[in-house]
Amino acid sequence: MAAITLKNITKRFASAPSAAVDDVSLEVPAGAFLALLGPSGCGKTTLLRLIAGLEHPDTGTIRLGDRVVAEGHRALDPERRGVGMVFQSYALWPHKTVARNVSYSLEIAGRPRAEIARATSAMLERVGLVGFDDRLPETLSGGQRQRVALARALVQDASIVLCDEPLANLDVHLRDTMLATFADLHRSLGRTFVYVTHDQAEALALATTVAVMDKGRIVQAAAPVEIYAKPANRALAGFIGRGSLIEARVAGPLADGRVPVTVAGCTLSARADALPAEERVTMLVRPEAVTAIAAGGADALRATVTGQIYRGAAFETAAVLADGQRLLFDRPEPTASGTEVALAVRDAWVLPEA
Ligand SMILES: Nc1ncnc2c1ncn2[C@@H]1O[C@H](COP(=O)(O)OP(=O)(O)OP(=O)(O)O)[C@@H](O)[C@H]1O
Repeated sequence: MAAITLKNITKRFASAPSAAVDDVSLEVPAGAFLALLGPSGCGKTTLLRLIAGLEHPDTGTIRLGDRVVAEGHRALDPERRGVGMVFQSYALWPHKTVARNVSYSLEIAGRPRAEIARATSAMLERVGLVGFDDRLPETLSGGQRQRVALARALVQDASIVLCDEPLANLDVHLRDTMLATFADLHRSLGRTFVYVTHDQAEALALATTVAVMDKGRIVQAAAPVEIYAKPANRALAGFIGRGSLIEARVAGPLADGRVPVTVAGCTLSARADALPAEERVTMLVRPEAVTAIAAGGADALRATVTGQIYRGAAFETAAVLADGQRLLFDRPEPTASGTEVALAVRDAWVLPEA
């Protein structure tokens, strides 16, 4: 059974011209890690708050397991939904110690003292905070505070954990460490996570499913590998990873998921899920799928280097094709602007929608 089922959820705020969440339907399997990804204002946080019960949908149904928690104007209170929450702002109680921040919900629930002590110290150990029991939040770093917030959300037996940009306030190095902690906890606890982020690297690294949102709608929901390899449209191709959008013409039939296309007088093989309806198509070419070769044959693209950016692992090099289109490719060494190159394109993806 799905852990979370959203059916035709719409939420409109009185002051806003368009719906914050617009007819969203989605099933999240138990144990999944769903990342809600998208630009600022696309409705990610509102969708998370609807699942939590902090907002109520105007229309639609929300089910958690087999329980309907929101339908029309009937909605179950957040504390009765069995979800844990982790916020960007940590939202810790400033006057409670680390241990009491974590244990408080168990105390309220009237659990036996010995069980509370055992569960609290086990969870603090899991998040890497052994020995921090008696500290106050103000004496902790941002990363440590977020670990307390995570322990607090996980110590309850909530089978669903909702996270709203939990790493947004942390520096890049700390973010990587916390990313590993989230991944470990998801793997070892088997709970269902819903994780809001505008950082595609976080979403790709953590999620089993990435749902990309735009203007209140889910535009694509798929495994990270599929989102990266087969974005549905231009907006998604531009939002996830690096790459060039290249206009091409279909030059033959679809066979085994590939279609021949011509670009700047040269024919390449591109991936496609279906034969495009139009002869003119747009394809996504990732920089790591393009190699400069010594002598180009008929299937090599002629290009002139125009500039580059050092990315650490490679020089991301920009080149202009004979037809004026711009293509990025990765190269281990720098290349002078004006250099003529022959490029072999190993992989390209024809966008299903323009
Ligand atoms: N309480 C509110 N009252 C009015 N409008 C709201 C309210 N909360 C959100 N909105 C609007 O709804 C839309 C979606 O907001 P939401 O916070 O869900 O986006 P988001 O994708 O989480 O953005 P961000 O990444 O910037 O947090 C925005 O246009 C926002 O201005």
